[in-house]
Amino acid sequence: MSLSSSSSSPSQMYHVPELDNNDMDHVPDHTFQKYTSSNSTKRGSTSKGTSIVWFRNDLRILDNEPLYKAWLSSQTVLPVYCFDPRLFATTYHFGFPKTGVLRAQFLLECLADLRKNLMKRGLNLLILHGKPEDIIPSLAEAFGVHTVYAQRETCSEELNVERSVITGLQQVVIPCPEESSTGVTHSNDSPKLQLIWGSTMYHIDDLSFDVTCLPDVYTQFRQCSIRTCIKLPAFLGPPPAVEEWGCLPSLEQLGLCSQKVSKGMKFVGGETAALSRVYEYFWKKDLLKVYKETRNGMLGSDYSTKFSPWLASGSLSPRFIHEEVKRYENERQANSSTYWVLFELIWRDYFRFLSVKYGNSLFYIGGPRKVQRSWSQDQNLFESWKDGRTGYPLIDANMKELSTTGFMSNRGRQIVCSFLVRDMGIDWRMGAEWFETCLLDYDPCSNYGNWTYGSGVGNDPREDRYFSIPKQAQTYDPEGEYVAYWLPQLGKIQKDKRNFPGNLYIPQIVPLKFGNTGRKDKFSGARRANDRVSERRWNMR
Ligand SMILES: Cc1cc2nc3c(=O)[nH]c(=O)nc-3n(C[C@H](O)[C@H](O)[C@H](O)COP(=O)(O)OP(=O)(O)OC[C@H]3O[C@@H](n4cnc5c(N)ncnc54)[C@H](O)[C@@H]3O)c2cc1C
Repeated sequence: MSLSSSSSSPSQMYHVPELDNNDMDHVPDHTFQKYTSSNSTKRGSTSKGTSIVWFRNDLRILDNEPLYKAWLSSQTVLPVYCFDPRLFATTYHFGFPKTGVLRAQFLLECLADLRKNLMKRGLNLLILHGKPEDIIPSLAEAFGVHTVYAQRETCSEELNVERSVITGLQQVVIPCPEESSTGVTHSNDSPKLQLIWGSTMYHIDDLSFDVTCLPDVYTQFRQCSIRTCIKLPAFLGPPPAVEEWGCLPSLEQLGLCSQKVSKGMKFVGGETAALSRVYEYFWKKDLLKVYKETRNGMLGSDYSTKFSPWLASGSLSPRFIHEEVKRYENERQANSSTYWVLFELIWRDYFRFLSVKYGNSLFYIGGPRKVQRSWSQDQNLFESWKDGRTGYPLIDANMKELSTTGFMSNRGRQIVCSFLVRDMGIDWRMGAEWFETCLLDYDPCSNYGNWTYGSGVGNDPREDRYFSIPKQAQTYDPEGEYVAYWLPQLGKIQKDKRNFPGNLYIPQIVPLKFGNTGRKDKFSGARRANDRVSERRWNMR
């Protein structure tokens, strides 16, 4: 993974070393070997024909059950990825780009890495452009495929695609190979889509209750056994004869303009970089032992794991992280930090299961509880938030980080969410859709789950928290380092001995009506206090 920081002051305070190439090469190979089954002759005796692995948000080899099942049940495996144009269209309500340029770049890196790793195992990745419901059935027909394996998704857009693929496959008729070759009986069949659960640490089938009975309070959830990672054989080939495996598109072909990450953390997509990050965070830098104390940080690469972009694309298996935590506990130490990383991963599972329980209501303005509240959709206010020019250093710094890197800390996300919905009174879905555009780790369940919580319309009525911006700044950025890193113009003003923050920091937003939150007074109070905090901080320099 490469991490970069700007050369101009005050970026020195954000010094993050680059992971050297030896680590990049060594760690994954070692890990891959550990998770490679030595018994590669175990392919089922009933395996037949060709099967397709339709890669979606499971862009990895390690612990990939659809890939394993496809290999087990067929003579040849055809791995496919479809560049679905709908992923590069616009968001549902507010027309933002559905996939921002940084996540698109991350995705391209994931796919390049997946192809490389598949080739190491004797396969390849067929890359095609179009809707899966058009591509998958015609491939199934062309290759006489009996089964298409894919990871199961839970949200409506993905479920609609699954349904369309199933309908498309039903139109395809594949002659049954054994019977047609004997010529005795001839039966025809349509290829099946086999969807496999694989995105969470807890398997949905291992929950001790039906997912529709998921508790609405997170602390009442948890306690479930975790399956071990699936080992795949070293050799998965040979692939079927394919004339042209297809190229990765450029960003321009996806309708996007490339954007360099000029400062902050630069994430590299793909399983290789994901495994390197696990190695770096757990073993090389030994950061796992202090995770609980550092996890609320905002500045730098090391305060939290930063696993989320790889988890969201499926380049990293949560069960693999679980196994590494357990290994760490055996080989180094078990403490509240090792417990807490798994606790956070269970939050991620919880939001995924909630999406099954609550379906589309996760995306509705009233959320799962159908809360009646009026929201503003004021464009000026929203844009000041989105572009990081509200006048509140902590908010603006976080929003700048998001647009520059595609990442924001969990602390930052909670703060900017609270500010948008409670101080500005803006429709929470505008914030959620903007996050959908920008986040490298965008995942509908975690994103909309957290936004419904943050805006008080989530399933748990007790989760209705207001974040006081000055208090958050004092607690989590007491020296103003984070703000200074992302808003260096404040530092320049200080140097010019101009009156900070008065000149630049006249809040550019005009408070509208905050009747819906009932927090009008708090807002103006918060603004004054925030300015005072900033002033004090800057005078200290
Ligand atoms: C408004 C809002 C929107 C969010 N949108 C997303 C999103 O689209 N995708 C996403 O992965 N996370 C989302 N989160 C959750 C959380 O902010 C990120 O998962 C976390 O910041 C990622 O950094 P990390 O990997 O260093 O986390 P760590 O602190 O190292 O945690 C380890 C892992 O636990 C999981 N996790 C931690 N906190 C949460 C949480 N609150 N909800 C769900 N999973 C969690 C993540 O997979 C994370 O990688 C959102 C949070 C908020 C408040």
